[in-house]
Amino acid sequence: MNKPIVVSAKNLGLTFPTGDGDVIALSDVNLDIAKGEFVSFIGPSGCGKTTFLRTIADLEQPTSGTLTINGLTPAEARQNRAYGYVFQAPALYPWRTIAKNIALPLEIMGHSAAQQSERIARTMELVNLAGFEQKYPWQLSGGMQQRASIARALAFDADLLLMDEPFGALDEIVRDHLNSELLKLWARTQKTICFVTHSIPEAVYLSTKIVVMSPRPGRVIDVIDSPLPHERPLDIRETPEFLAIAHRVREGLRAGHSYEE
Ligand SMILES: Nc1ncnc2c1ncn2[C@@H]1O[C@H](COP(=O)(O)OP(=O)(O)OP(=O)(O)O)[C@@H](O)[C@H]1O
Repeated sequence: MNKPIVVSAKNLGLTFPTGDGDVIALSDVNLDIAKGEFVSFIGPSGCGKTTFLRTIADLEQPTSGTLTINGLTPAEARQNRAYGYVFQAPALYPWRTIAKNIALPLEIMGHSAAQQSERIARTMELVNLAGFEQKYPWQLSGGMQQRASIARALAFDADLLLMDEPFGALDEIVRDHLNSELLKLWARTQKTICFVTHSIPEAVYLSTKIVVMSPRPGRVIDVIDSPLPHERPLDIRETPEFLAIAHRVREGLRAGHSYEE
């Protein structure tokens, strides 16, 4: 049975008019993301990865083509709270405890205090931060702060999670740990995840589908459906199957790279 399509881009284009002329951030992007997939977007700086996520989130408007989320326009999906968004930096309010940070969007949406506590407890548990509810962000490590940001994005319990390089600023050991935690969380929650990264091993380790992009204009140059099993111990990264996918991603990035600069 085919899984329903959550995100569908057809001939999607987005051009930013600037003082120096038009910047084509996305050009002719065609992509379907099915329910429950873990999709990574990889490519050099400026290839439109963030713009694509922001367009899904209705923070940017396409200039051509169509984009739907669960069959709805991005604006309708936004009203339906169809997704949670995790930014590059943790973006937690320093004057609020972790629990209060997670509660903020729920407060704004008018959830009752009881609903808020229940969601806070559940999401803190999901990201392995139970017990840290009353701490302030500065009392937590960078990795824990990023987990708290993920908890906040999960609090709405949306089926779609948009993650823009959430672990880019963390050291490799912490990142490895959070990668395997994220896979477990994905398996437990069955969410659809769109994940932006610059790291080939991270993209291959996490994804069921890898979207390789190239800049100027931002285009999709390869879409790789991963043959790796869903259960992935960290040492899967040393297997020939893993290295073969990493090789294909690297080749795609090399082919799309411009050496003009
Ligand atoms: N608001 C804007 N106005 C003008 N140009 C923009 C705007 N936002 C993004 N761009 C340009 O669009 C292109 C794509 O940017 P985007 O941030 O999506 O790239 P990216 O692949 O996410 O890069 P990075 O890996 O550095 O985050 C870049 O050339 C960028 O300079």
